[in-house]
Amino acid sequence: MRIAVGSDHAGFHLKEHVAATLRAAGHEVVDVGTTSPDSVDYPGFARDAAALVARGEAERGVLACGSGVGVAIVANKVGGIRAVNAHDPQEAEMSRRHNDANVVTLSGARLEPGTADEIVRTFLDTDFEGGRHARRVGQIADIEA
Ligand SMILES: O=P(O)(O)OC[C@H]1O[C@@H](O)[C@H](O)[C@@H]1O
Repeated sequence: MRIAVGSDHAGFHLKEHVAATLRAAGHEVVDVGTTSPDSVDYPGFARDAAALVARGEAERGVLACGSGVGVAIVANKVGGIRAVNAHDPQEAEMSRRHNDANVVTLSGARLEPGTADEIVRTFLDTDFEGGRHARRVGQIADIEA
């Protein structure tokens, strides 16, 4: 799978870890930055990664900041993006099964690297259930339009 990743300084180390795990698993990673732990502002990085997903240039996105909240807010402002700030694999699973989420966001301050790997693996491996959930996702798209 082609995965867009991005972070600010507070998510940098977790983003680097997750990107390495994804590459080791055979995924293609498109890293929009940041490239160091130096302080930066998260909105541009979150926008750039989300835009790759929205344009179909990446199948999914993984974003990290201190809390995971800032990057989620930004990603959800990009048309076609359904981003979830996941704290555990169960949230990642349900966001895929019911919401067809296409971006997962992570807390660099609170998540252990192994937990983040589990969240991302679950996010990538879980299919959307469709059915009544497709109707609801369609209504989200209508609101967005
Ligand atoms: O490191 P500072 O700038 O204090 O805080 C940045 C973090 O605070 C929140 O907005 C975001 O999670 C962002 O990553």
